[in-house]
Amino acid sequence: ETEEVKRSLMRFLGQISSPNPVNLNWSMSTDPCNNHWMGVSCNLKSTSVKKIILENLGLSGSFDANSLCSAETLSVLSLKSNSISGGVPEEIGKCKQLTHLYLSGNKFSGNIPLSLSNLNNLKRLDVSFNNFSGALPDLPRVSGLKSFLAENNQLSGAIPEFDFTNLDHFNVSNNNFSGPVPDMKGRFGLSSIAGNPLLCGKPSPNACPRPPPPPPPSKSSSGFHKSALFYSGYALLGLLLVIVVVFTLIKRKKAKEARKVEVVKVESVVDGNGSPNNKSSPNRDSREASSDKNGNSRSSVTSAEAGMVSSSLTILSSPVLKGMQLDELLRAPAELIGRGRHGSLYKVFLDGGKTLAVKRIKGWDIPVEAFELRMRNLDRVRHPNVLPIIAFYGSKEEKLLVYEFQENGSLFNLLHGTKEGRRFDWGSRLSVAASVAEALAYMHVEFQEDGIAHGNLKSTNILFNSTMDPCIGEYGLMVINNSLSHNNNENEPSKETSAQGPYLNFKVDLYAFGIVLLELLTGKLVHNNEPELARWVQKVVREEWTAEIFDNSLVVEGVSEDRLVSMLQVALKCINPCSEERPSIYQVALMINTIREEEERSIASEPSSNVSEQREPNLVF
Ligand SMILES: Nc1ncnc2c1ncn2[C@@H]1O[C@H](COP(=O)(O)OP(=O)(O)OP(=O)(O)O)[C@@H](O)[C@H]1O
Repeated sequence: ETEEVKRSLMRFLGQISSPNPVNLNWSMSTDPCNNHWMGVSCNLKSTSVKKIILENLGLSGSFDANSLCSAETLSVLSLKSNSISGGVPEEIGKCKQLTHLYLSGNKFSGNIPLSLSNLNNLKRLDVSFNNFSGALPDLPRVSGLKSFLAENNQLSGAIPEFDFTNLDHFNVSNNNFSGPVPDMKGRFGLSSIAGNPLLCGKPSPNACPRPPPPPPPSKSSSGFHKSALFYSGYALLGLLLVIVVVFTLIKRKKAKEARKVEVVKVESVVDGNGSPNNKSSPNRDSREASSDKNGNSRSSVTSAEAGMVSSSLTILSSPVLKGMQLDELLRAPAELIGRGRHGSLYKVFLDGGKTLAVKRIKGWDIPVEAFELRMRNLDRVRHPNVLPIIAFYGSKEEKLLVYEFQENGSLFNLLHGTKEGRRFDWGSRLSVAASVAEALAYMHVEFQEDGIAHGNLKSTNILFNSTMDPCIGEYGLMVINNSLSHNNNENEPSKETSAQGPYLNFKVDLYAFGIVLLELLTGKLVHNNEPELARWVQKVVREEWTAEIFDNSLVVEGVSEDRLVSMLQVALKCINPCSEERPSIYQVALMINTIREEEERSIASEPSSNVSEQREPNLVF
């Protein structure tokens, strides 16, 4: 961690443990991650703080959220069962990555900070057994919230309309809430709201008073005002529409002109094979003639408009690449990183230190126009755990896809690399599995109609970004043929006869994801989705020596066998040889989340999460 973060964390501890200092090993002369500060867990690379768990330590000072949140990567904070008093400062909203906040069993007072409703990543919030008062902030805004526990406080006002279908824990009992109980969709009973005498409506025992009858419609002049307002509203809307249409037309025209200018510039450096031509630029007519003569892609480069557009480097979404020409990209120093089944991958070094990953695919038999359309479609859909294509180039013979280079490597490296694999703990593996499943589920829904699945999912295509979050790379590149009389994944055992059309694309991804899960569970190497691992696992399961399957480092870590087996069952469902019987990735994401929640619940209730008994801190992402 940085000196600044260390200093802030020391300040936070100083405040929280005054006037009775606790004996932790935190010190300015050591590092929270490398020297294992008690109660602190870090990311896999031991570079940033992820969890702070200081439970049951008799802490009695005040909460300096401002200092705490200078550890911007903090995702879990638990101060359960202490005697911390005073308010929770609004600055808690600066801990943007918080997913779990446990403050129960303290003496906190004042309002629950409004800024909590801006913590978009928050999943679990427990403020129960304190002296909080006042109204609740707009917590239903936090769409991913899974639990809200606030029993035994003095909170008042209305209970907001949470998304109760998304909550698995909810309790606001023994407070001063008033007004109607929102529709809890039958998910929570009386015990979750009991002890609030001013609440009414089911499941509380008090009936709500009938609303007063609406006043009779008045025939006064206000009717005229209302309809005048109504019509002027329409006029305004019409005007707005006209402005939007005119603006869009102007923008389109300008974009078209700009593209034409770029094409003319780039044409001069691309020859028919899509390689840079450093000779002086021939004029356009002569190139058209030569392309006609040779019948090669040069003709499509210059003759059809779609071909012309593709002959330039199309930049989709990168401020770094803004204005970059294809020849600049091709001339930049590059290193060959790997040669896969579908092409080569280069690490390209740009001036200014930026690095790109450029995938060069040969023999992808897709018309240039269809390729360009696919790239634009893929660009339309964004997910934080899917690596976006930032630029592309396509000629008949060759396609280039440009991504940002991810210095933290792939899941494959992490699992099978030298020392780090051993430190890849269960919590982190679960979190990778959950993120990848969720991202894939999102993409499958978005591309359902187009039938664009990933097509080549594997651990080398799951990359870690700068914050060590997993990102799926190369989405949508390899699903070439939607007729799919054949199986895209040559190595998958093929009993696919009855499945039809694009539907199968998605089921192929399921199989591939199942193999990734098996890799996470077994720690065994898989090359190119080879079916050996699946066969071995199926054999071992048949012979009922299931425990042998799991990666020894998980066994040594003491991971619950129940949860390992649950995850194995999910993997086996995914690799079902009959594609129709595989679940959807959405169902898989739900199953993994359930396993993850069980894990979280067990961590929260484990006595070993207390500092006094803490072993090696878990490494979390
Ligand atoms: N954006 C990226 N940043 C960093 N490394 C990457 C990136 N994309 C791919 N890699 C890594 O580069 C290596 C080569 O990638 P490549 O895509 O050529 O291989 P592959 O995925 O094994 O093969 P293929 O996709 O052709 O089946 C892999 O180890 C992969 O993890």
